[in-house]
Amino acid sequence: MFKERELTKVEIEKIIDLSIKAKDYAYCPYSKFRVGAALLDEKGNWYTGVNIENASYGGVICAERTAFVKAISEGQKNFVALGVSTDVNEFTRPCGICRQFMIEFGEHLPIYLIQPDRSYLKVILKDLLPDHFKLDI
Ligand SMILES: O=c1ccn([C@H]2C[C@H](O)[C@@H](CO)O2)c(=O)[nH]1
Ligand SMILES: [Zn+2]
Repeated sequence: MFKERELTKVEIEKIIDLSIKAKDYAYCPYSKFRVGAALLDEKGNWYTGVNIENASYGGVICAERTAFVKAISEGQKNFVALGVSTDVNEFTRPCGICRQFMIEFGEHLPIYLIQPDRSYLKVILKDLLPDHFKLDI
């Protein structure tokens, strides 16, 4: 689950650095739209992610989910913040699939939407996906 705390100034610089740098590894020959993500867990571990496309278009995985999959598959489920970076001069929001995927691990997760000039907008996941689907079992 989400561990609520503010990022330090150093962590904000790092989430910007890592998510921008991660874009270099994006595999997006079809859309040419590079996305990089950086995810910080409660223990101070950082996980980066990129979008990975496929000739079978439905197989595309976004940068956000790549980062989450890396962390969760290594035993981390408690996250502090996510950064998302693209090459366009706008604050690109995570897609609907990623919103639903991520909210499972904490609806208060802060997401830093980062532009190429390093400016950012912080949004909270639940504000991007109000009244989300949950399974009460
Ligand atoms: O938040 C987003 C939005 C899109 N993409 C990817 C999916 C696809 O590879 C490309 C264009 O949609 O961008 C992400 O990784 N994250
Ligand atoms: Zn997505």
